Amino acid sequence: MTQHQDHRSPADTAVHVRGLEKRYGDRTILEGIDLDIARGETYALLGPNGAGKSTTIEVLEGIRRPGGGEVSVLGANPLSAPRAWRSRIGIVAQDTGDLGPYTPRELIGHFGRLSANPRPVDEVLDLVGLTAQAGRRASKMSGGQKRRLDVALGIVGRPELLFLDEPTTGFDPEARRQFWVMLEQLTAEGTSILLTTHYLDEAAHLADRVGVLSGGVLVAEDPPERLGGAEARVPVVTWRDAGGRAREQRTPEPGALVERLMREAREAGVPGGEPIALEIRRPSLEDIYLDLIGETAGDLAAAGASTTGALR
Ligand SMILES: Nc1ncnc2c1ncn2[C@@H]1O[C@H](COP(=O)(O)OP(=O)(O)OP(=O)(O)O)[C@@H](O)[C@H]1O
Repeated sequence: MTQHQDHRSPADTAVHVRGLEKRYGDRTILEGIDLDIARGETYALLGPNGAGKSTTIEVLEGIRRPGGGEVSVLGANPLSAPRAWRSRIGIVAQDTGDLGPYTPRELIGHFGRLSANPRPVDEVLDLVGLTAQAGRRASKMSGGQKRRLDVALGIVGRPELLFLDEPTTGFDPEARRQFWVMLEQLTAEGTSILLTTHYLDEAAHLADRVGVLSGGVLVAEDPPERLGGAEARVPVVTWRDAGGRAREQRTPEPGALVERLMREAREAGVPGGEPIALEIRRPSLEDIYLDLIGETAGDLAAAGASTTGALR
C-alpha cells in the first residue's frame, strides 16, 4: 500500500482490500492482504505458481468467498454488488471453458449485448487481432487465437476495471506486443487493470505498480523500476582472478572496482592487462523478483511452516 492512497475512501479506488484471508481446508493461501488499486492504474500481481494470485482475483470478481477481511471493488462488496456492477468489470480468467460451435464474431456480439454500452464487434476484432478469424469456429482456432478471443470477450463491454489472469499465455511474441499496445489504449481511455503474469518484462512494460505475492502475503509492492529498493539494484561485477577462481562483488561504484582489477591484472602480468571474464551486470527485474520470493521461501522453511504448493 502506498502512503498517498491512505486517505482515499474505498469509493475513490478501483480496488480496496484490507486483511484479505483465504484458506482451503487446513491450508492458508492468503494471510492478510492489503491492496489498493487507484482508478486508471495498471497493477501487476506477481508470484510463483500456487501463490494465490487467481484466488485473489476471483475474490475481487465475487466468484470466491473470502475467509476474512474487507473487500471493495468499484465501491461495492463483490459478493452483494447489484447486477449493474458486473457489467462495469471485465474478466479474462485463466481458463475459459469450451466456447461451443460459435465464431468470434458471434461470441463477441453475444457478450456485447449483455452490456449497456458495448464496443462495435469489428472494433473489438481489430483490437485483439482476430479480424481474419472472425467467421471461423472458435473451437478450431489455435491456442493463442483462443486466448485473444478470451481477451475480446473481456473488453467488449468497455469495463471500468479489467481483470486479466495470465492473459498472454500462449501468445507469440508479436501477439504479445500487439496486446500490450491494446492495453495501453484501454489505459488511455481510463480503464483500471489488474493483471497477473509470469512474464516479468510484461509487468515492467505495462504496470504502474507490481505486487509480489509469496507465502500468503504481499512481500513487496512498488513501481517495477523501484521493486526491491535501491539496494537490490546495486550492480554485480564478476570476473576470474589470476588463479582462475570465479569472483563476484556487488558495488555501487563498479568503475572503481574495474579500475582496480585492471591494475591488478597488469601487475600480475595477465596478457593484455584485461581482467579475465569481466562482466558488470545490473540485476534485472527477474533477478530481484527471484530474490524476493526466495527470501519468503527461506523464511517460511526456517519457521518450520508447511511449504506444500503455496510457494513455488
Ligand atoms: N477450490 C480449491 N480448493 C482447494 N485448493 C485450491 C482451490 N483453488 C485453488 N487451490 C489451491 O490454492 C493455491 C493457490 O491457487 P491459485 O490458483 O490462486 O494460485 P496462483 O498464484 O494463481 O497460481 P498459478 O501461477 O499457478 O496460476 C494452490 O495451491 C491451489 O492448488
